Amino acid sequence: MTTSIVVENVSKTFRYQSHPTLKKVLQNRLRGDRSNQTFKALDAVSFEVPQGQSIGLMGLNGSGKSTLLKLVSGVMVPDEGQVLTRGRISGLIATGAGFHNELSGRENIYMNAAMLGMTKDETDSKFDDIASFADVGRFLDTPVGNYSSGMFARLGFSVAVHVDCDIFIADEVLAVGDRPFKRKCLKRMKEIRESGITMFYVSHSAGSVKKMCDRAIVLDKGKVGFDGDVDEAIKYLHYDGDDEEPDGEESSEDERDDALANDI
Ligand SMILES: Nc1ncnc2c1ncn2[C@@H]1O[C@H](COP(=O)(O)OP(=O)(O)OP(=O)(O)O)[C@@H](O)[C@H]1O
Repeated sequence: MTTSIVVENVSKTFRYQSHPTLKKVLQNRLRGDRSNQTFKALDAVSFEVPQGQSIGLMGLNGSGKSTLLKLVSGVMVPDEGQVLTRGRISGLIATGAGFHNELSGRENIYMNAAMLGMTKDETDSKFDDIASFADVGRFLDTPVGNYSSGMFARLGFSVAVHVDCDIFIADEVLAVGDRPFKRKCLKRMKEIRESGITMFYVSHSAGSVKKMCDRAIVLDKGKVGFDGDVDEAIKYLHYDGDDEEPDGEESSEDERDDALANDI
């Protein structure tokens, strides 16, 4: 089977964006202590994904999911290790990333599509489908700076799902948009999955990961805590050794998303 993604011993370190007092900075320098200025958002992460597999990426807030997706999509480079991908990548990583507020929805569709590797002819032929999926109505020809956050998300997602790609990345698509739009997104992602495209799907909704994915990777403070069966991953997240399960409790919003995924 062809390998689609290789993530090999990848680490990413960030600097705390704090504003310490001059006294604190001098104290740290005198002690030669730089450890509290940086932290590893990803720490020696390794895995491989065969073409066509659908991976659910799970983990608590701040565990490194979005950072990992940025490395896979090439938006960011790792400090250590390497990420190899095969083919064209599309998806929604940061809602509205690359949109220009002063340009209309129509102009941004062309701009965004070009950024995702589509030619003008390709975009021309898919334009009606993209506009109809986004369903922003008469706002298509108004500047996106005046869009609501949901409308922004619709436009970005709509372009992303119409790109012919080999790897599709979806970060928290259920976090934006209203229920009819979420339903439409899940349906479209199911089609993408069934068409043999490799999918990386981040969600806090266990039900939707169950529905959409063949395998789950759980990040735990920047490390791979679990990699394997989706049900086992959900158990890992819910029962991490404590008797209580504060981390695993799903919000009612996540539960509604689970129910929505089950309808698709
Ligand atoms: N550009 C950056 N500069 C500094 N710190 C960053 C940067 N990007 C992410 N981080 C930090 O890295 C850690 C991992 O963030 P990331 O967004 O990858 O987590 P996540 O698992 O996607 O979280 P969530 O579920 O809340 O979306 C967090 O502590 C975050 O504050």
